[in-house]
Amino acid sequence: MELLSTNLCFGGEHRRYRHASHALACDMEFAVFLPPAALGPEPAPVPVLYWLSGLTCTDQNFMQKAGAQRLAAQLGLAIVCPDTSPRGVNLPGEDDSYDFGSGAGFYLNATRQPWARHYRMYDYVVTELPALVEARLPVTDQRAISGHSMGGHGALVCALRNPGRYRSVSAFAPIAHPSQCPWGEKAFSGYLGDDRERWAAWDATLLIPQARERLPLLVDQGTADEFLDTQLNPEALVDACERHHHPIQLRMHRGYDHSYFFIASFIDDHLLHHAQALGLR
Ligand SMILES: N[C@@H](CCC(=O)N[C@@H](CSC=O)C(=O)NCC(=O)O)C(=O)O
Repeated sequence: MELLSTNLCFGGEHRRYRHASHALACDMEFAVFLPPAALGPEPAPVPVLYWLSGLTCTDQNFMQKAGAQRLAAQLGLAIVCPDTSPRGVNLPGEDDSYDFGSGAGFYLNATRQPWARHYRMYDYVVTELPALVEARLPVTDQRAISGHSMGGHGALVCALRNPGRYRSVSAFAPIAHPSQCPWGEKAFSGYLGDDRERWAAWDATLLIPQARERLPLLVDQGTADEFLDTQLNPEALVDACERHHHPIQLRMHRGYDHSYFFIASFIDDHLLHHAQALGLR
């Protein structure tokens, strides 16, 4: 992998890398924050929080806007931010809208053509990227996962589908039941086809009944989120969790919207949640 840039940050380092992805069959860029504990003078590998961003984002939105590095540096927690879709694969229509194609990979494995060859963000974030960073950077295989909106939902799905792979999971304003909202219906029909039975394996709310590990879900949601009524539906997720005794903490925050101002306001709570599960505090 190729180092693109590096910035010192709270005694640690923010780095950006490019590498050839086999899962996505294209070059990808990602960002990593490495805390001081991973870098010296007596470096030791540290656990990782994987952060999945939302529609229109790259690896940079979270790193530049969430303000996570100060506490991550203190905790000794690395943060890895992948991009949100394959890039530059020249599929017809991939750049036509903000909520499908580029910047909108939905962290699933597409089965419909022409998307199936490249749009395999689930394999990328669950398997390929962790294997790469664990082999090449001073990090351990102790993992946590979180994200926002499309990425908040992606984090829930990655954890629910992979018992034992993550020590903890959390989400900001996730698209909680994508089979039943416009963003999800557009993405799932485009990437998976029109058979709704095939969508269930990629919908966090529909995965709750058969989850094989009851990993607690921490979900933060703003009441003034402009997408709350039309796209997000946290109540459906809570209902499923209550019916199937899956632990969930949904925190509603009065007046907060969907933006990174909201994420920055509560990211410390999430970092502490993950640090506890990872044995850092
Ligand atoms: N119409 C908007 C929608 C884009 C948007 O709000 N993106 C969010 C994530 S939404 C769900 O996945 C986001 O994180 N934007 C980037 C940011 O830095 O805030 C538009 O096109 O702007």
